[in-house]
Amino acid sequence: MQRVFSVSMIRAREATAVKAAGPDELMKRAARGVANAVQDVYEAGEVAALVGGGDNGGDALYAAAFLRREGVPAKVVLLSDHPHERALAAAREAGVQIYQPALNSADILPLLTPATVWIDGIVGTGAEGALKEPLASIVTTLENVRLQLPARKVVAVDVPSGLATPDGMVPGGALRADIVVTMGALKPSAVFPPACYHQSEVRLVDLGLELGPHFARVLEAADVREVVAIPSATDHKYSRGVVRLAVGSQKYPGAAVLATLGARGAGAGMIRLVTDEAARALVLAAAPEAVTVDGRVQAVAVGCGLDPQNLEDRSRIATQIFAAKVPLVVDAGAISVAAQLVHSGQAGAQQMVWTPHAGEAAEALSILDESEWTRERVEEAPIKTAMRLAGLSGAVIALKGAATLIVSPRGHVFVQAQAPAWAGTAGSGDVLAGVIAAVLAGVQARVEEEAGSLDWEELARAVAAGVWLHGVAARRAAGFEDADGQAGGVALRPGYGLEGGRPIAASDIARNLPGAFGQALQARKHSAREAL
Ligand SMILES: NC(=O)C1=CN([C@@H]2O[C@H](COP(=O)(O)OP(=O)(O)OC[C@H]3O[C@@H](n4cnc5c(N)ncnc54)[C@H](OP(=O)(O)O)[C@@H]3O)[C@@H](O)[C@H]2O)[C@@H](O)CC1
Ligand SMILES: [K+]
Repeated sequence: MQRVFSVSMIRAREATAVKAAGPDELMKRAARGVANAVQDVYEAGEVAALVGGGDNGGDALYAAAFLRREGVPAKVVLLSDHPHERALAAAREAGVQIYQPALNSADILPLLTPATVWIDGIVGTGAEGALKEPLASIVTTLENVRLQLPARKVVAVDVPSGLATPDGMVPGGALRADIVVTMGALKPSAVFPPACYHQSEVRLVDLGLELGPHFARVLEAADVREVVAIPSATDHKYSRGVVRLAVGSQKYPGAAVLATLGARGAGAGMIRLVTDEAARALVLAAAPEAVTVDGRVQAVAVGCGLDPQNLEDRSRIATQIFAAKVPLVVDAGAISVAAQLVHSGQAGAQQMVWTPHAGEAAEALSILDESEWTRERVEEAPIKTAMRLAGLSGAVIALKGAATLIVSPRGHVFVQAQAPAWAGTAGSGDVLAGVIAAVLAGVQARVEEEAGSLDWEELARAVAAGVWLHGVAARRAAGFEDADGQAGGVALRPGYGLEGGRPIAASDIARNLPGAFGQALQARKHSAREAL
């Protein structure tokens, strides 16, 4: 599990740790991490460090000194008249060339264009809000130049400058980073969109900080293993979790097939299908395991392939919502119906999980918030939006995207970004709804056996586990070798710029679910072995 902390918490704990350590000790450790990342991408030519006037620039200066001593031609371009003094002296002493150009693009660019790697040490967590001029214009120009020469690599110190926002918002121009070497703990910009889309890879330098409560969590394989249901010798189809899928219509029969394949691949003990006649035949042809007799279930998914404009579909959705006594996944067209039922006080007591994409979240908020919401407004501030929607709906929200945000009405936050960009394809969401329902059914079955009830945190965590399974299945389908999106402690963000993979269809994701599930089980074996 990875934890994400607020910028203010990290800064406060850093300050304590800095006092306790020797002069610039932590800064040098941070710089070592930056220099290592540069060494990993460096091939030839020179490295240029962009250095601002705070400790972020100090990290970059020490990194340049390390690199120079290791034989890499590193130079420093100062963008402040008061750079960190000791770090500057260390760079000079190492033989790094120091330039102090006038603060405009015309003077700065000729120093930077020859370099093959740029270190972004302009500002870190000390900068609030958008970059101020003239740095803002300079960064915008640099980003345009970088886009024209994609072979150049950018290694950002701590955060891409200007993105140390509390919520992953992007307040102005930013220099996209191939690698972000972040200090002490993951910051919101590392995981929350849209800021996280400005970085391909995030590496963490451990500074041994004593951190308090986290803001968000990222599940890894071993955490998923703790959530999903693994059958024991005495288990049977009912005790493993039964799912009802109220999905698919004459208009969209394929959605029923995909949701069924999703639930089947994620280990449902049994699937009860409530669907249109035309869809039923298709589902049974693709998944003869599905039964069309209704009965007791431990989780329900409703909405995939249902049209809220169609009266019959609408009433099917409402029936499922009213009847829900077990966790209920509300997807696609059913979300706006659920929003109307919550708004009119007819629903809200049920344990619901809504799985909107940005457009559906905007629609639901327009109903619940009584103000106009657009897809763009959601995409500007996804985590704030998801938290608002969770509060208003009383449901766990899984706001889908390259990074999917899972937020409970009690403020539990998970972020999962395993899925490659290839996963954004028609029917992918139907598969996900089935997967989440299957995971929830397993968890609910366990809870029922102990005569307990699911709390919000367990519910949100189970949803995050479902999102992990779906994302990893998509990675496997798309042929990524680092199938879990982690490699050597490095969180990879394949959808955010790394090349690779291949086109996939929603049914390819479903087919790869058992493999993803197996991968989660393997993770535990490894950690158990390590513990011995
Ligand atoms: N503390 C630690 O333990 C460790 C911290 N570490 C590192 O310290 C970093 C935090 O350093 P920090 O606090 O010095 O702030 P920092 O990000 O360099 O920014 C200050 C500079 O930015 C400028 N500036 C501000 N706002 C701006 C704006 N809107 N637009 C434009 N400019 C703006 C401001 O300008 P000034 O007001 O001085 O003219 C000043 O020059 C952290 O991210 C990590 O990298 C590591 O060494 C590990 C140990
Ligand atoms: K930076």
